[in-house]
Amino acid sequence: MPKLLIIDDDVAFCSMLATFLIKKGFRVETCHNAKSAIKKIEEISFDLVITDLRLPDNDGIWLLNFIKGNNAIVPVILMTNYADIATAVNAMKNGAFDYIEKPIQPNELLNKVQSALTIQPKVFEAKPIKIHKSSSTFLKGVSPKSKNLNEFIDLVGPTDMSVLIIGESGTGKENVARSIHEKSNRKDHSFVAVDCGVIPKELAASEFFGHLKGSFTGAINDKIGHFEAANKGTLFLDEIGNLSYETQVQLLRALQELRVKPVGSNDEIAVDVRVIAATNENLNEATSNGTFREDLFHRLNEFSINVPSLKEREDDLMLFANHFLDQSNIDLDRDIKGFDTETTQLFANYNWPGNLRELKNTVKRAVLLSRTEMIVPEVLPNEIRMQNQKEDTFSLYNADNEMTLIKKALEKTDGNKTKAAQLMKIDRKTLYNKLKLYGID
Ligand SMILES: Nc1ncnc2c1ncn2[C@@H]1O[C@H](COP(=O)(O)OP(=O)(O)OP(=O)(O)O)[C@@H](O)[C@H]1O
Repeated sequence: MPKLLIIDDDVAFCSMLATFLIKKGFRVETCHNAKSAIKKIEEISFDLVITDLRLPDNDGIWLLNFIKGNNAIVPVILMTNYADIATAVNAMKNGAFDYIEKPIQPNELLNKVQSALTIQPKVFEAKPIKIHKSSSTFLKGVSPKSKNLNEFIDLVGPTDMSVLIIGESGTGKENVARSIHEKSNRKDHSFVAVDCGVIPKELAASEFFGHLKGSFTGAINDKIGHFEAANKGTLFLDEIGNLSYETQVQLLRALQELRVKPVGSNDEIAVDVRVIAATNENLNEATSNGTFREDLFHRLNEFSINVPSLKEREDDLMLFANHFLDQSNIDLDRDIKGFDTETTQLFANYNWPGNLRELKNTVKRAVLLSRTEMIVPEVLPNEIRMQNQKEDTFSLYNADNEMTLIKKALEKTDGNKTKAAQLMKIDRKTLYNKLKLYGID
């Protein structure tokens, strides 16, 4: 009896496919993330792997590369949404047997499964596989703030407490949430990340709690919600401050009762989830001005963790930069050796408003553009390269160019004198005096 492995983080969908294929005479195992899939693949010799392209911890392409990189001739079928078809087609060049578009038609799947099992497997010329340290690698850092952060992660990880992660955009809040999940005894179950900032109010109930087919226009299939998908695992609610008041009420109820009712259903489903939320706003303020419910805030905030900005992690800056350099070398197949002294200095002076995400993007771009072994200032974005010049441009240290500078500052601020004065770091009164002095209108 052929042995199949199905991987999809949608638990209900996975078991539906499994039931169908078992009835057709296959032995089927299921799992819901890449990590547990690899464990299974190492234990059992499968005849076919069917995986979703998007998995919570790593994507299906990564998994495909892992399988092929280990010289396995096991065929892999990718399941994909319409939007990712191009990726799936591309993946066939890298050894995927075939792909199938969601929503899955059972008979189409059955045909593909049968041909995958009968067609003589092409021995795939695996490129030497670099199992990425990948973007999900968590670098701990050595600065005092990082040590503090990691201590908190270690402490709260193994408990079942809800955690509120607070930090500026791009500081690594999702990575912190994943590390907490990894340290918990829920780690073999799903980590479901939800960006609350992009869920329209009208669809929130269906997104969180699922819906039955036909329960509203557009509900063409049954859908399980994020709570059910995260059952026994962790539900990560990013940008929690963006939820509408109405959704906050529904969420609080679900968290208190640990039961959810899909839209259009009369039955409640028990769920066992740990919730980790993240925000880059001041939720205390939002609760006192009434835009965020205080009861929900307390339910989410059994323990809070502040993720420091990159500027506060000075000692970690080059550690992270080198880490992103390694990753970018792998991703882009380059071999850049490091950063020259001037670049290191520019990095240290810069403010990094976009934090780790900005650093990661900056390094990747620099690796792509580099024509030299070391990264030099020329391949850095203007805002980093020109930071000193920018500041100097509008400071009035040189009497000779004062008049030109004032004119430039006024041009830049569309004639707004207050803003021009701020730009030149002088007070308005000084600016007025100088305008008079130089006869500028
Ligand atoms: N400790 C870490 N080690 C390595 N890479 C990291 C670490 N923390 C974050 N990153 C990388 O930095 C980028 C931003 O991280 P992440 O998405 O977790 O930030 P965030 O605070 O959740 O962002 P947002 O506020 O926009 O939701 C990601 O590409 C992530 O892989």
